[in-house]
Order: sequence, then C-alpha cells, then structure tokens
Amino acid sequence: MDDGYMTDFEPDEAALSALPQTGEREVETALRPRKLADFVGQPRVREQLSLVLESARRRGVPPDHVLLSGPPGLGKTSMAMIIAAELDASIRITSGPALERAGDLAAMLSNLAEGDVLFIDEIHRIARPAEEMLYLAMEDFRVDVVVGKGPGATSIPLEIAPFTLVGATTRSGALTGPLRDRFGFTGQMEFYSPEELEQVVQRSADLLGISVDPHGRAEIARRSRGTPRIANRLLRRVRDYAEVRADGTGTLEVVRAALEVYDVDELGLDRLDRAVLAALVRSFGGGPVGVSTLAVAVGEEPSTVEEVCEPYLVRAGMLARTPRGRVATAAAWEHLGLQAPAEVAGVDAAAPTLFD
Ligand SMILES: Nc1ncnc2c1ncn2[C@@H]1O[C@H](COP(=O)(O)OP(=O)(O)OP(=O)(O)O)[C@@H](O)[C@H]1O
Ligand SMILES: [Mg+2]
Repeated sequence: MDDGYMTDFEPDEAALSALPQTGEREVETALRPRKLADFVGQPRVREQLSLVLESARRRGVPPDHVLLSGPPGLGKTSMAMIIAAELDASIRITSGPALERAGDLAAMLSNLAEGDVLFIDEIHRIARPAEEMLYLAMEDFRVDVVVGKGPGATSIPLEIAPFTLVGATTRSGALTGPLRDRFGFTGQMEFYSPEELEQVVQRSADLLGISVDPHGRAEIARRSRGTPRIANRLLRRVRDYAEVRADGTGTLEVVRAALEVYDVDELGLDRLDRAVLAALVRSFGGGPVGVSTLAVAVGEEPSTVEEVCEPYLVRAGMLARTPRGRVATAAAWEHLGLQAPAEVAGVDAAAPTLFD
C-alpha cells in the first residue's frame, strides 16, 4: 500500500475474521487503533495533537505539519493514520528511502488534493534534493520543477494543494535543522507503562480471540520493553504455546514458560539486548565504548543498536550514554549476574528507575 490512497478507516471485519490464516504483517495492520480515542497511552501527545487537529478543523484549514518521533513500535505509523482518519482526509504513504530522486517527491506532491495527509515514514532517511524540495512545499505549497540540464536548465514553479505532512522518525536528532523547524508540532512518543501495555494486550486479545488471564496479561505487559508492537508479538507467541502445550489459556505459568522458549527474560530483554550488555560488560569492562565498536562486537549495524536496543536499555537504567561512549550501570552488571566494580556502583544511584 506504499503508494495508494487510503480512505477507509473502519475496522476491517473481513481482515479480522480471516486473521488465523493471514500473515503477521496483516495482523499488525488489523490491530492498529483507528481513532484517537482507541489509542492507548501517550496522553501528552494525544492531548497536544487533538488541540492541533480540532483547532484546524474549526478554522477549516489543513493542520500544521506534524512530526512524530520515538523508538520503533510505539505507534507512530498508527498515529499518522489516525490523524488522517480524524480529519476525514485521504492519506498518501511513502518513506524517506523511497524518495531517492526529487522527481519522485514532485510527482507525489503534485498529485495531492486539498487537505490530504502525506505520510513520510523514516523521514530522516530522505535524500538531500528531495528534502530541499520539501522545504518549499511545506512552507509555500509550491515546488520548483527543474527542466533541462546545464546552463539551459530552467525551473518552473508549480502550485500544489494545501496538505498536511506527517513525518515519522526513530531519530529526530538526525533531521536537519531546516526540516525540523518546518514542522508546526512534534509529538515525542514515550515508552508505555506496564498498565498501558496491559490495556493494549487486552484489546488485541479481544480482537484476535485469544484467552489470557489477568496475571498472564500483566506478565506479558511487564516484559514488552514498553512497546505495544512487542506486546502484540509476545501475545501471539503465548497463544501458540498455550494452544500447543497447554489448554489454550495464557495463565501466568503459561506466559512464563512461553517467554522462556522465546528467550525473553524477566525484564523483557531479548537476545540482542543481552548481547549488547554482555559485550559492554565482558569485552569492554563496562565501558565507556563507542557505539560502532559495540555494534561490531554483537555483529549488528550501529543504527540498530542505537535506535532499537539502546533507548530501552537507557530507559531501564542499564546503560548510560556519555560523551566518551556507552557505559554499563551497576544494574546491568547485576542483571548479568556479575558483581559491578566499585567505581560503577555509584552510577546506579543517578540512573532512573523503570517507569518512574
Ligand atoms: N497506542 C496503541 N494502542 C494499541 N496498539 C498500539 C498502540 N501503538 C501501537 N500499537 C500496535 O503496535 C503496532 C506497531 O505500531 P506502529 O506500526 O504504529 O509503530 P511505529 O512507531 O510506526 O513503529 P516503526 O518505528 O517501527 O515504524 C501496531 O500494529 C499496533 O497494533
Ligand atoms: Mg511505522
């Protein structure tokens, strides 16, 4: 659907009833909340956004451009679709890496109708020429199309319909200043509390017809790294286990046994999270060490370590980012069953606790 208009935001009954047969990506789409009111958590972003949308609606103009930033799986794409649904607008979906040539973006922009939402996922990965074209489009609803090459090239200004750009990024720091400044509102998505994730699990279990008891639900929520996408994924793995090895219900016991099979530990850390901590502690004596070195040690891309693992490890008080590099806190040593050296013990006091 990378390229098409989407107008229908009612829950897709057909897709839901066909769920057991469909792939996991379709399940993810079917589980997306459709309205601001269905969206669990993020109370701050929801309140701010609802003001932006309501005020624009009353004035009868497209709202300001919106940037959604935060770690993967917290609901940025879902929120972008909700924005369009709340505005009763069509949404066009593309992504930064897909906009390699400015011409791709020009085509997209000139096809917009008034009030449309243009969603650019991973907007920090947009190529430079497309980014520069976007400046003018965002500010003046205009693009300059360059015709010809060399000294004979001319640029033809082209008007585009007033639209709302919604950008999503896991790395708002990687956005250039001029681009960031052109968004009228930035929604910073935060990790979810275990209570919020319990609601996400409940909602998904109801939609998918999965049975989990309250203790099982709480355990899934606690081990989901503050992330709804992970909560939904763990729920499906618990369902598999419950159906094959138990009587179908996700009790506390079943959840614990299932998550053990899938290498999700007590704190919800997965293999890669633990590999990062283990490398930091065992190979580099707890740091400080640069993120690229750390990434090589675990055989991953630096961007994966930085954008996928680190935000939660920092949030969980296990890892600190310092100007000299990454440092393991006493909690990290402890989690790996090791005694922290005396000089690290002090780091812990300053570290935030989980979900404070
Ligand atoms: N607030 C929420 N309430 C209920 N479910 C949610 C919520 N946020 C996210 N989800 C679920 O988590 C899944 C992932 O959300 P989404 O794709 O919107 O995340 P994202 O931030 O765009 O991730 P990425 O950065 O990887 O693109 C969705 O399929 C949806 O089911
Ligand atoms: Mg997304």
